[in-house]
Amino acid sequence: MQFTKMNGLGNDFIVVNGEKELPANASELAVKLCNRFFGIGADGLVYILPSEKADFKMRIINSDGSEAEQCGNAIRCVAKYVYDNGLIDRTDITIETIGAGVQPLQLTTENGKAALVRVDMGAPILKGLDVPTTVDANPVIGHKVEIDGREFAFTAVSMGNPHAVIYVDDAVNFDLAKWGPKLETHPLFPRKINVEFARVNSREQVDMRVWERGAGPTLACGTGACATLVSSVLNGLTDRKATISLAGGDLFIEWSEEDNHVYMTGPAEIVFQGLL
Ligand SMILES: N[C@@H](CCC[C@H](N)C(=O)O)C(=O)O
Repeated sequence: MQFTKMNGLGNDFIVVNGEKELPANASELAVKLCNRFFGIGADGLVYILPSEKADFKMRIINSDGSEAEQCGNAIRCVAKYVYDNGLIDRTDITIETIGAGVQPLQLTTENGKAALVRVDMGAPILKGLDVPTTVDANPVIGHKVEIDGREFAFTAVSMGNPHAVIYVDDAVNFDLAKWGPKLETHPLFPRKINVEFARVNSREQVDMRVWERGAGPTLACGTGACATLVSSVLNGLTDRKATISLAGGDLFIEWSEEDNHVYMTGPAEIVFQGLL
């Protein structure tokens, strides 16, 4: 099996051009290959597949073997993969996702290769039960939860996959390993949750660190950055366009008033190719 190691701001993936369908053991394979000591090492395994609705279809399997509905960093990597490998010669591409429909992407190129990718991530889902969380409100803003004597207030946003955004004094040094798993698996979230810890520095810039469902702490999360911007607008903390600064770098996010869609712009990189 040929694979390409790619990343979006350090959120890294093993990308496979699966011409037909997922192998039956895709979940086991993801666990094995994503292992950083005994495998290739990655946050997820990504398959590029044919689509009847779009130019390509993407499937993303987290490093724990669970399948996610969508992945903002992986979709930019898929766009770069198909363009740089000549599978498509247009800079406007559509990619079908498992849980967030068909998403249009636009590439800017440098020396014939994809550089920045702008993705129309669609409309955020804000109804609590649809995110899903057990909180029956629309939207769920600043809902309190107490864990081991510490109170957190989360805003729930789905970008196809579920997110809980929590504001903290210092996102950069936040103890992700302590609190991330407890929130990810809390009974408030029936399909588990990606958790973003955010600090708003100005109306145009937010620091964010993420604990991802099925992958733990990652250097960046595209859907998490979109959820953070949407949450920050709902909480009156930022404008509708802001830079979300992650451990791996910056993503530029806009929540359009015109069509209610969230637009994400960021890079994607190929690191190496290999044969398994
Ligand atoms: N890193 C991603 C999200 C990957 C899926 C996530 N762990 C989930 O289970 O929902 C991103 O860049 O959006």
